[in-house]
Amino acid sequence: MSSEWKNRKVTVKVPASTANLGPGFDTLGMALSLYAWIEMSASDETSFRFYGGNMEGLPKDKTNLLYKVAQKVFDEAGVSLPELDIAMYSEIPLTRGLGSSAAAIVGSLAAANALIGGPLTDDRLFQIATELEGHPDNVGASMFGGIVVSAWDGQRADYVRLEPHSRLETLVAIPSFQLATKQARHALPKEVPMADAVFNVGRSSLLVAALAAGQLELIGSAMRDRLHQPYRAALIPGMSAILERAAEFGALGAALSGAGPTLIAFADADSADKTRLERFLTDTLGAEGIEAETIWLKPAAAGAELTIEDNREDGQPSLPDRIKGEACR
Ligand SMILES: Nc1ncnc2c1ncn2[C@@H]1O[C@H](COP(=O)(O)OP(=O)(O)O)[C@@H](O)[C@H]1O
Ligand SMILES: N[C@@H](CCOP(=O)(O)O)C(=O)O
Repeated sequence: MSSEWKNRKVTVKVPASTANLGPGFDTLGMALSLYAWIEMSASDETSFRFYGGNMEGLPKDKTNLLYKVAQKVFDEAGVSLPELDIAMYSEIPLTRGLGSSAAAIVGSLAAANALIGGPLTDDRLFQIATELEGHPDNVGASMFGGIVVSAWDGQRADYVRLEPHSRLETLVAIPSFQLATKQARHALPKEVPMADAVFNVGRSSLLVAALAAGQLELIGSAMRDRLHQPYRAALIPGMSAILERAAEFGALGAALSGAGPTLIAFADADSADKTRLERFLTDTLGAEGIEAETIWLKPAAAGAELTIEDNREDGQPSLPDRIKGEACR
């Protein structure tokens, strides 16, 4: 083990994300107040400690995404650090459309880079994250926080970060079943009608402008989509009814969160009847035989946040004990 990094421990707090926001397929993402914490240090032997109920089934060896992503940073920086101690606690449910893979990628990139003194820029980390995830929307939100508008041409991703409106809140309904992003992308057609493409350019542009200008009343009409949600509807029974009728129950707008199956409703914190909206979402999914957990989340203004400890003494509290005051689930 290189002695240079031996006594350093890095902890990264990364927010979950909701991608697409309706029409902004592979382009728009918003960070949410649900978090994962990743702790990384150099070690004599690679080991993993996973905490919480959202890590079940993940590999605890060098095939793990967290380990592979960290090695990518070391390779690019020309550093050899083959053995790592990795701990993770996550509130983000796996494979539900809330960006668990993006949070894992961003968290591991940021931790690995900080562990070796930060040789890679944030922009470079964003480029690597986009390439690994295959689209920039979730990783941009998890990395930079707020609302991130991004475009990737397969070579380079550019982005602009917007500050979320202070009254914006979201209600997520997380179904009990998992839906892999890969599977939900498989449901999409290779080509779409020109009229649908034009429809989405209009809606997505309007949505970005409305979010930037704080015109929350435009969100409902701006969140409509013809590029991906209609094709994914069959995978999430109840989705179409929720998207069509959420406004009647006080939502500003509603969308499939990422590739699903989570559904997300946007609301104005000052005027929403929270119980009524929650009941609409759970009842609509329940009528299709789908159990769902509902959680109110705020947009998260901060992206990945690092804590670096050098010469850490033995006997420090473990990861779950250290974050007890912050974690909500
Ligand atoms: N901490 C982690 N360690 C290893 N793999 C992870 C971790 N978090 C997520 N993943 C991988 O990402 C997959 C989920 O990604 P995806 O299907 O894109 O859904 P989402 O990102 O919306 O939760 C998991 O099944 C798992 O393979
Ligand atoms: N733009 C992607 C977003 C996938 O998000 P995830 O949180 O479901 O991984 C898509 O719609 O496929």
